[in-house]
Amino acid sequence: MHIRNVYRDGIDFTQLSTAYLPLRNYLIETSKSHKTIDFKDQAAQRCLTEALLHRDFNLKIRLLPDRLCPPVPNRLNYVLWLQDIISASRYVEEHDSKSIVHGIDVGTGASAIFPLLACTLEKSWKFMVSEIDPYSFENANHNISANKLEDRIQIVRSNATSPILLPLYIDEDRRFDFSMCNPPFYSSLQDVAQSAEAKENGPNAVCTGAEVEMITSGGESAFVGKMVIESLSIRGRCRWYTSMLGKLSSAAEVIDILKSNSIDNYILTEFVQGQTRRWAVGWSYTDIRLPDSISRILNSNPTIAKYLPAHNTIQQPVLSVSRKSLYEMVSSVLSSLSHIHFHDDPHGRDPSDMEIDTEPRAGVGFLVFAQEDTWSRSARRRQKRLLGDSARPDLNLLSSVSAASAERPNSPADPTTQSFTVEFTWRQGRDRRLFDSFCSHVSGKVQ
Ligand SMILES: C[S@@+](CC[C@H](N)C(=O)[O-])C[C@H]1O[C@@H](n2cnc3c(N)ncnc32)[C@H](O)[C@@H]1O
Repeated sequence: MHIRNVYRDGIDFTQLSTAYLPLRNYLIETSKSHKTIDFKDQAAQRCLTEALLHRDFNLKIRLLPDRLCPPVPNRLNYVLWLQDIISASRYVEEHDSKSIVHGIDVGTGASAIFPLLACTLEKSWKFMVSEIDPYSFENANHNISANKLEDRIQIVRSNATSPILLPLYIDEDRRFDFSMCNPPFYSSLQDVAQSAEAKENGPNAVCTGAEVEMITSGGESAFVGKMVIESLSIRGRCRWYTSMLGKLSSAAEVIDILKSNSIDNYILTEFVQGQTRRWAVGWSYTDIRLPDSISRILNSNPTIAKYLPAHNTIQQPVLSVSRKSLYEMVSSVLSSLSHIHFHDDPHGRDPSDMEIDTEPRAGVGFLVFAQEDTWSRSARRRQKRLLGDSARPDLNLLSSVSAASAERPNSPADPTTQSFTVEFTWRQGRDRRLFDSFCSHVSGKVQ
């Protein structure tokens, strides 16, 4: 589960029922000190979702008995990942807490859970959401109004002939920061019956989804595949296109579609909720690059590893007497490079801090701007010939470089030094070779 997911340590049902009294009617005692609910009971499941949204997000929600009951921890994982994506984009375009972030939710469902959760967590976010099913559309509208979010969540009716990314076709001057989607998973009723994946809330959960929510021709990979094809003509007007997927094989199919359309800037993550795993893919036509913590599944197994995008974060172990002296050493290496520009990273965080929202710290790292390779020996010769020493090309953000805290206090080989990590993160650009060559050049000098 995401590090900021409030349900990481599980849910205390007894405590929850004191904050939301209707849940008491569904509590089952498994031992003297432990209570749960019957996940096979649809009404109990709905009450649990209502209770969590009420207690933890102050949201009032009406759930329909014959539509999907969204599990809050899983939906929250997706929203938190999007927060990370937006937060990492600060490197490329200054976002302060007041600048508005525009999101799209394709198929918001009867609950409208994604925009409700996201707007509660992020006061500067606004949504345009779509829904094809008239019954779900009405209820989503009700939930948006019940929470007084009509001015921040606009809902549009889609139909079978509309593009999947309908909100991007309504006003072609409008730009969006991201799109999100939890598509219908299955290709047919038979597919639903066969798939153990139908058990979204855990092995014993019931699924209350209607056909329109669960089934789409060709299944989820065809749905997201269409989205990729539509995005080819919309391109950077939406910064990050993303979708959740219920099967790893679907993620692999979508990644094949991305690659066959030469979209190399893609990301793949997974959401783990108890025994259930979901995946999410994202892609962008911009030159914004996201750190591995967002763009790749960390600690993945070999089956998943082959679908992952290339690393945007490179870590180099180094010995130094202190982080301050390592910081100074990196600074002096960067100063020795011609035709690059660097300054203190205003978002600098110690990479060993897992929390993305930890306070920035001065003296942790740098932002490095470059236009082309000016550091390798051959590049330096070429540069001299073409530009002379005074000419300076336009510089783009290339990488952040940071000095991480020591993982081990002392190196056995030399007790006066400590083991540190210099971390390079590709932040912006189209030429991966430039980033790779910069990392290996600076790593070689810092060692
Ligand atoms: C799996 S449900 C997800 C609902 C909600 N977002 C959630 O995560 O709980 C998929 C939703 O997409 C809607 N849908 C299916 N095709 C659509 C389309 N082409 N455009 C908009 N919505 C669509 C369905 O009616 C359904 O509400």
